[in-house]
Amino acid sequence: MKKKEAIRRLDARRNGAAGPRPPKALRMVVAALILRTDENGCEEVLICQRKADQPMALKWEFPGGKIEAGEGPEEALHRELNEELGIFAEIGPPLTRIRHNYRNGGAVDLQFFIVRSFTGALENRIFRQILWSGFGALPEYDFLAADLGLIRDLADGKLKVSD
Ligand SMILES: Nc1nc2c([nH]c(=O)n2[C@@H]2O[C@H](COP(=O)(O)OP(=O)(O)OP(=O)(O)O)[C@@H](O)[C@H]2O)c(=O)[nH]1
Repeated sequence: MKKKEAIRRLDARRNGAAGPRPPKALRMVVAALILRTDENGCEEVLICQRKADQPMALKWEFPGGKIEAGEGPEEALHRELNEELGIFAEIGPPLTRIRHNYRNGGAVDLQFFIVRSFTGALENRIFRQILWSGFGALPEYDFLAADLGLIRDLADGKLKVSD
């Protein structure tokens, strides 16, 4: 390859026109499995659908969000649940932790916690919709890719949320 051609290709790569994208920062995220028992004694979990104008539009997820600088995971989740749902949640035990690399180069580290009790009236402040689902029905919803293993395990009863 001629020297000029090699330099042109290198410039194109630096400008993002070719070659792999540089890795994005790892996002540290917390999310909640907010649980309730229905009238038949079956456990349900609150799930949330992202709006059409958000990234990863219309996908389903568990409420939560990014941990801010100086926050602990439980503190961050308490804040997020208040911002998103208007509740004051008692953050229970951690359930699982997932590391996932999204295809756009973004990576997330997700910590899931159980929430069994909260005060305040549950109110949808940011989502397209929120609803209570039984564990068996979770795979019917189009969840974010990072959550799919967890959804399968919950639906199959492999991951127990009971005390
Ligand atoms: N809350 C929540 N976030 C999840 C789940 N699964 C999952 O991959 N995530 C990812 O974790 C990040 C949560 O951060 P966020 O809610 O504060 O951020 P966001 O989508 O508003 O995006 P942005 O603030 O980066 O623009 C998102 O990138 C989201 O796609 C989940 O079950 N719940």
